[in-house]
Amino acid sequence: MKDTSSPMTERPADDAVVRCTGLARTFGSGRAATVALHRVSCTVPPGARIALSGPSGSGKSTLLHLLAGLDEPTAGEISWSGLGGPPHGRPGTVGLVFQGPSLLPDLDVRENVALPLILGGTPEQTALRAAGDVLRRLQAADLAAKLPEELSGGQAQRAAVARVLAGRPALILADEPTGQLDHQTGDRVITVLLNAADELGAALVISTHDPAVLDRFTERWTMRDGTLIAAPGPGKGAPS
Ligand SMILES: Nc1ncnc2c1ncn2[C@@H]1O[C@H](COP(=O)(O)OP(=O)(O)OP(=O)(O)O)[C@@H](O)[C@H]1O
Repeated sequence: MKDTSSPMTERPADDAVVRCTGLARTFGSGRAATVALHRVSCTVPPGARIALSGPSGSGKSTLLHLLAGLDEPTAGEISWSGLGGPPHGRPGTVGLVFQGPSLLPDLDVRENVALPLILGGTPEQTALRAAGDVLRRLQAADLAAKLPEELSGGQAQRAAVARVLAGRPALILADEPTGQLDHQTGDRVITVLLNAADELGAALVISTHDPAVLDRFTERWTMRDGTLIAAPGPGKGAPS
């Protein structure tokens, strides 16, 4: 089968936040097997802004989960050499934003944002202060004392983004973060993500079905039936 990923693999080896080669992921086995990904190779350069689109079931979430180190490929390799992480497993400097609610219901927003830092060994008061700072930077300080059940969808997503930012990731992966939001709220969440990635100097890869979200990204990848193809964005032409 033709490797469709060559436009995204021509960068030098030391210029990648994450690189994957020949990735495959099959769920189940025998006649029940689903090939979610096959022969996907990609490179995410530092500071990249990439939108990943494609039909439902084409493999977007599967790819993001593999790039996040949350799942293991059936074949192929992933390296996070640009993040200085361990050779195996997800480096701590990857931040993930999901589509649905992801906040712990019994913690207020500030505690939710602080939690990954606390779990990573930061003293609680320091982590809570850092969480408050991030919420202020996202103009979400008014949410700090609220419980997740008191938040709108857009507010909950801003809190989820704040939680990711508190960890100061060098790579942010967002799986349809606006999928449950109306257009205007979704647009605001994308602005927050883009500004946050700028502030951190992080690479951002986001999957979306929304053409309005796609329009905000100059580099686009498209998935079809478990393979990845590069598509030119409006500003840059084909990825180099
Ligand atoms: N845990 C799983 N077990 C079995 N099959 C799975 C699993 N996760 C994904 N799949 C299958 O892998 C394929 C790719 O799914 P994936 O969720 O990656 O697609 P997607 O492009 O993200 O879809 P959507 O846009 O609807 O979120 C689909 O056929 C799906 O049913």
